Amino acid sequence: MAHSSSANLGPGFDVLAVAHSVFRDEVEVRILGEGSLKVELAGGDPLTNTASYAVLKMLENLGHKVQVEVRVRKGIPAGLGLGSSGASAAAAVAALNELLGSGVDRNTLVKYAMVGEVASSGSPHPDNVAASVVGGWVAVTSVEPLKVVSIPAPRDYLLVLVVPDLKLEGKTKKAREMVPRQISMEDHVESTRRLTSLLVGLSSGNRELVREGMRDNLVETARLPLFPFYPEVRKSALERNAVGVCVSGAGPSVLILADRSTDVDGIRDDVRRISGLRAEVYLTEVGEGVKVEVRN
Ligand SMILES: Nc1ncnc2c1ncn2[C@@H]1O[C@H](COP(=O)(O)OP(=O)(O)OP(=O)(O)O)[C@@H](O)[C@H]1O
Ligand SMILES: N[C@@H](CCO)C(=O)O
Repeated sequence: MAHSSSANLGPGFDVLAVAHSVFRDEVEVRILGEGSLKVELAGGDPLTNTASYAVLKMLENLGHKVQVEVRVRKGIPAGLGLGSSGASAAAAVAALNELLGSGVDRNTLVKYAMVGEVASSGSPHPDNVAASVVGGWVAVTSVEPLKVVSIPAPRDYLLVLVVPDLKLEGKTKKAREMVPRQISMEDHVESTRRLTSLLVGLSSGNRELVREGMRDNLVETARLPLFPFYPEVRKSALERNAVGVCVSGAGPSVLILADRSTDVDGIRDDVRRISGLRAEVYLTEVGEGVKVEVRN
């Protein structure tokens, strides 16, 4: 089992993410035989699903000649910025690790899971899978070698997810093509300021620093055509005393960080009134890392 997640958190594109317990995927991996390498996906093409693709690449890397069947039970709506593709990959590699008794560490699990993302968005971004594997708030501080660190944050934060009723095939792939390839030194310094504020704010529980830091004018702004309602949702949430607001991953969902002084009901009311937006609003908590259950 692996939880859903929100990546980027504003200025942390491809680096930061947080798991949330509102949704979960379950992935079952069974060994069917030995002697040659084959991965089957129950009901689908193993090369186009992040779970089975991650399993295949992990088996190739470990040199195991086994036939396995992967079965994915989706609980996380796909294509909405909730880390759905990443959660399946995270759950799949954790299950395989347990099944084979490979004993790989969590950084290596994240490395295998991120490869699974190639099957969904064409690029192995590590942030969503890091949150689904490790749980909580995470930062991917290195890719070669893969290193994930947990970010301490106040435990009383609540997460509000505004999940639009929107379906855009290949959304993350399209969204990644919209990201600027070069930025100015001025933009780099401003983004570094925000990332610093966000990380110091989270780890020290400084609400104002988090609010200041959870902002992005680079990736979110470039992608705005995918979620034109975002500025209005952001404005409403901040007026209702949210701690911070950002696009959840590549969107279109919006992540709102809340605490006891945030008017969550007011946010729900405001979202209902935003023209052109039909969305569900979920109140949830920070999620745990991947869990594996052995069934004989
Ligand atoms: N196990 C899977 N779960 C969900 N989507 C999958 C999976 N395997 C492949 N996909 C493909 O990936 C697409 C969803 O991935 P995408 O990255 O666009 O969104 P997401 O993972 O739901 O959200 P995020 O923006 O947080 O990555 C689906 O449309 C589907 O075609
Ligand atoms: N960092 C990734 C997250 C996708 O959920 C992106 O924004 O493309």
